[in-house]
Amino acid sequence: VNHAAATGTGTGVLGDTKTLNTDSYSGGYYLRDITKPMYSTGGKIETYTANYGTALPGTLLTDADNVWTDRAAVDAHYYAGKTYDFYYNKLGRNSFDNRGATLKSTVHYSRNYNNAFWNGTQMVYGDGDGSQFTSLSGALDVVAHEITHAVTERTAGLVYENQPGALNESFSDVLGNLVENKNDPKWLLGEDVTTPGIAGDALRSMSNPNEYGQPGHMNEYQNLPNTREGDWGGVHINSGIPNKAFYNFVTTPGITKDNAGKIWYRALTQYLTSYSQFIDARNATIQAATDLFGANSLEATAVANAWASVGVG
Ligand SMILES: CCC(=O)Oc1c(C)cccc1C(=O)O
Ligand SMILES: [Zn+2]
Repeated sequence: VNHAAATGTGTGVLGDTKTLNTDSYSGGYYLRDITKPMYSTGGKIETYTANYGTALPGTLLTDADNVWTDRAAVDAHYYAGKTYDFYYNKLGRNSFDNRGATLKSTVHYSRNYNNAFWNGTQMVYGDGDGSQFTSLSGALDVVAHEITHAVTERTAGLVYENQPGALNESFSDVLGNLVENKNDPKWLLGEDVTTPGIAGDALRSMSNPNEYGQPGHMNEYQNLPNTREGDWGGVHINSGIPNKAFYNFVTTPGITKDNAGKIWYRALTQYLTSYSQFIDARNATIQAATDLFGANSLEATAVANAWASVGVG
């Protein structure tokens, strides 16, 4: 029997019910989405389990009755689909390579693993230790953050150290929140999966980076060693500065999330390169705003002001 798109249902990490795009093939259901434009060139969204080991990609998930109970897998699959849709519909990008590459995710990676990452080929999600995190695929901003690492790798190629690395992190936080598109005035990251025992906290805050130990201005830039212990020069620390710049921009009256996303995406994919510094991101986002809205537009002016407000430019 050939592949046939099917619609299943599943329970997500937070206990919610979701409708899933699955593939009914050779008598079973596979956690494989073959409904997207990427399928015209063979691209799919596939979700695997590492079964608490570290061999990747692990085993493609199957189910007998198309009712899915692996909560981490349900959300990894569903949120990868949402992220694909955002990039395709809002930014005109066909998967992370812009050529419809298959989006592969693996859940249940290792044990008590408080981490999620893009490994150059696929997304990988731990289940957390139940205290610091619950299953990390349970948050759309996290999933979109990881997939944006892939986009950045294929476009600007911002190296994961010092200022380019902090920009790499920031673009993933920015797109992560734009894809999540929640009514979250604080522009938090990871709020749905951090500390399941504590309400209202998050991994990072774009509106107030200081709340989670990040600088929100160049005056507070942290010169950390370019080592694992130093977070490669503080890529998850100093990202607070470009994050705050984006927050100041997107909350400027008259600026829409859609237009802010187009400007940041155009800067990332058309102007930034491997060793771009914060000042280069300032210039690239001003240029992108100028390209899209004009030199004297509200957008171009607000971008310059936003970077100036965090001490860049
Ligand atoms: C918002 C998603 C995120 O930051 O994921 C990470 C976690 C949870 C730990 C270590 C690294 C990352 C990352 O993707 O940078
Ligand atoms: Zn990241």
